[in-house]
Amino acid sequence: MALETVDPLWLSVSILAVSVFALVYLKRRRSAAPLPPGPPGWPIIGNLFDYPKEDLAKGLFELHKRYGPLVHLSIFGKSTISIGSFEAASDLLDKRSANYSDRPTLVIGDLTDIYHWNFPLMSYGPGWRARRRILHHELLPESIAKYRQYQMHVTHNLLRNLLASPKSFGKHLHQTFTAIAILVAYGLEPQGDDDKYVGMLRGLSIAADVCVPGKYLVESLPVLQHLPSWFPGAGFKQELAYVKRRMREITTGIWQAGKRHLEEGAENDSVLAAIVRNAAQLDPDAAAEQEEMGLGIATTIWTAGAGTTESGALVFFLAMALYPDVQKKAQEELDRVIGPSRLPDFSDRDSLPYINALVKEVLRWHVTTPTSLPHASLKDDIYNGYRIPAGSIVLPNLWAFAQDPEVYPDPSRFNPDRYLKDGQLNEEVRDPATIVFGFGRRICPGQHLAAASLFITCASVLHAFNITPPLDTNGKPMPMEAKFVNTSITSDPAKFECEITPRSPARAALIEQLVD
Ligand code: HEM
Repeated sequence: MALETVDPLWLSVSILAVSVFALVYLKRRRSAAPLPPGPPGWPIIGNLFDYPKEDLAKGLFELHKRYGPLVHLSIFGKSTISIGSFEAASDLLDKRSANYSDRPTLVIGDLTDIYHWNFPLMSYGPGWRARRRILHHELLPESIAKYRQYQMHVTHNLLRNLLASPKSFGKHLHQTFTAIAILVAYGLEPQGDDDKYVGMLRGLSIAADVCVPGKYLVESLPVLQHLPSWFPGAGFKQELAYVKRRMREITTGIWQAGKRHLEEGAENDSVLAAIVRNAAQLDPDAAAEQEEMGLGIATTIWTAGAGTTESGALVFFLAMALYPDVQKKAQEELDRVIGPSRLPDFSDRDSLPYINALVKEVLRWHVTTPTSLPHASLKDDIYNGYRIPAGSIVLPNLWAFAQDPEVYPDPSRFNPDRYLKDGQLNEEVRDPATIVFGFGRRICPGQHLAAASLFITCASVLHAFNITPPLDTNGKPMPMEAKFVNTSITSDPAKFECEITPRSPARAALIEQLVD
């Protein structure tokens, strides 16, 4: 039969029928695939009791030992997929990132408008993309050179503070990374711990308080959000409306302070300055939109960047007190390359392979965000014969990847030498940065800034000071061990003490002579 003699209606119907059949067949085949293995669970609540409460990463890793690289848990019918191997995380979150770059939706997040200043929690879509693009540009390896002046200045303050009151090193580190974040974000320099900008940003912690899982029933029963505020039991709506107002006041207040500072002639290289300069080229509507995004982006630098880097610096102090041999090797390299008469700066970075390896080991030895920020999937997917339902929460176990003995032999030992070959960085060893900063389109945009801050902190502190375990009343070193405290997202060193002493009077004098 010649094609021109075929009835077009018949042809259309046939194509439609074949397509419908193919779709139904594919859908059946997809839903026929089993879910990844996991503990059996109970009716309705599912795996509520199997979900690790204390240490999420280690608890999930125990399940991986029993069930393999993908584990499925269901809680009230919602799927969570835990990923226990680096390869599976890379296959799903990097290679299929168009499907795995969403975040779980928080009803509380919508009610408090948390996303206007916290885009890491935002769903995958145009709003997230626009913010991400701006921040990504400001944090590219070639863009962050402009922040070195801030990092140097703040690190020199840290050295001065350590010299003056070494016992308060925790407080000094907190000030250091808060200051870097506020300078990079707003161009404002915080003046100590009771600084008004620091106080304002701390006010944002009310958001963390309302997001505590289980605090509000509306998170599990979203229909409650439609109750009018006066309805009995709907008092939470007024509470959340207050939080929304307060957060808007804080984020706008500090953004306006940064703008005033700039308008008063304080030219600076902050992200705020870049956004304001760019907005000045746009029409009024587009400029207003740009600034609305800007105030969230700037706040995010502090919320996502200050505590995480501070935690890395605490890990460094802890590791140095526990591993004197590593400290000695690092100091030998610093003495050889920099010499006794000056402090390190960024131009030394490429000449200090051991210090660079040490920073990598700081990031790997203790992972600050052990299960990353949760990703979420957009569509049904099949991986290695298993079905990953649309809307699953997906947790890559960064802690397990960083502790894999096949990749990092004797993983609990702090050993920068694992990254070195013939005195240079060995490209064949997996760089912990490919693990600890997450995956795919959601990968941490601040990773280069964080690594640079840790480099200058570690190099400067080790060039000037010795870090040793605390002494008892008889002046004898006390036993120390590495302990950590976990929240649902982060893991930080538990409070610890150590002795921090200048390596020599001449090194102390180098700090006293600093002029910035
Ligand atoms: C040692 C320090 C840091 C660590 C370990 C760290 C780790 C992470 C991780 C694991 C994620 C989640 C990635 C994913 O979802 O796959 C993340 C996201 C993020 N980080 Fe970092 N981070 C650090 C420092 C910073 C800094 C200094 C900044 C900003 C200046 C920053 C900004 C962000 C932002 C904005 C996101 C959300 C990205 C998105 O959702 O698109 N981080 N970080």
